[in-house]
Amino acid sequence: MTAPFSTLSDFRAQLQGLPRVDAAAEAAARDRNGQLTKPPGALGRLEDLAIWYAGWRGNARPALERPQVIVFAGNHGVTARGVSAFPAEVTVQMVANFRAGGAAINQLSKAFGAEMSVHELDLDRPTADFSVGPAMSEAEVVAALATGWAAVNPEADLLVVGEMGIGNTTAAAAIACALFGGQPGEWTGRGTGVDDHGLSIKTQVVAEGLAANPDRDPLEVLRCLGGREIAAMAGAIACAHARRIPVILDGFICSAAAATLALSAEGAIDHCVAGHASAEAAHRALLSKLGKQPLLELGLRLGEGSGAALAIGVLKGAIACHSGMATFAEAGVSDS
Ligand SMILES: Cc1cc2ncn([C@H]3O[C@H](COP(=O)(O)O)[C@@H](O)[C@H]3O)c2cc1C
Ligand SMILES: O=C(O)c1cccnc1
Repeated sequence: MTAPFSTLSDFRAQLQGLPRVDAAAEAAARDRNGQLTKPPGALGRLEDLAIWYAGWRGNARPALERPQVIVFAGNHGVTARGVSAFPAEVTVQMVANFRAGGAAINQLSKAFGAEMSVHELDLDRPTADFSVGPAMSEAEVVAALATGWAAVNPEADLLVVGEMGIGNTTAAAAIACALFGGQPGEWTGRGTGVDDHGLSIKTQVVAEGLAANPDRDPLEVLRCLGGREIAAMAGAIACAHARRIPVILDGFICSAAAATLALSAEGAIDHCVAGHASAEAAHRALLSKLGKQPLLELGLRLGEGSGAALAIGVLKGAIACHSGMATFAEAGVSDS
């Protein structure tokens, strides 16, 4: 499906017009939850998850049958500064690995019954080094947003977006710092495993990037400090909202993409839950700025959509209970 925008201001207008949750379906799901054969609240957060999902699907007794996982890949000019423990060629090499079925996200998608696709964004044309000026032109960021938008299968009933882009924890740290303030060092982490020297370079690069790109409008932050795969994730998350497809957010990079939407329009990521808290140092702080509580905490620091894909299992469990359990009346079990 082609994207309904061709400029950043069209995209901004799309964000302003996104639908709200279906309050009637949500209320009906809450009512059903109260009648299921369990002590009230005994399924903990699974109950809230199922009600949230029902509201977004507009169905008080929904099914989750077609989860989609999309991995976006992009290259970053800022890698020339030595911000990653791995060389930039790994991005294209991992794309080949995704296509051959050999990456972690291939296995997790298969394990949780998700259709997975990979979209590479101009890998032979890295974004400009954001420590000296904008990473992308308006045309480039809009093209990446549109790729993300168009990658969403309208028939999917759940979306996970993941990324591959050596250097992108530096871009994500710069985005988070620009959007939420604080010192660059509060937002940088070890990514693929940089040592103390690498971490200090990374923090310095983020500081330079913030100085070189002073506009704090959230979509300008995405253009100036982001990358193509980060913008594509934002485009896909926004498209899912327009189609009432719930989203499970992945790690630090995915959350930074979502943050640019959240600060652009009220309620823009209400259709998202946080799949996990990654081991990247600032991910918890970023999730807390977004008002999201992670479902899992397993020490993952991979990206690719891996933590979110694992959380598909949790969401499937929540929906199976919500939609499949008997009520007290149906089962002839005495209510309290
Ligand atoms: C083999 C390999 C597979 C990966 N899959 C995801 N990432 C993750 O690591 C990168 C971010 O870390 P940094 O900012 O330190 O470069 C991203 O590509 C992310 O998806 C990988 C990294 C590597 C090396
Ligand atoms: O939080 C993440 O998604 C993450 C952390 C480290 C490296 N790649 C991704």
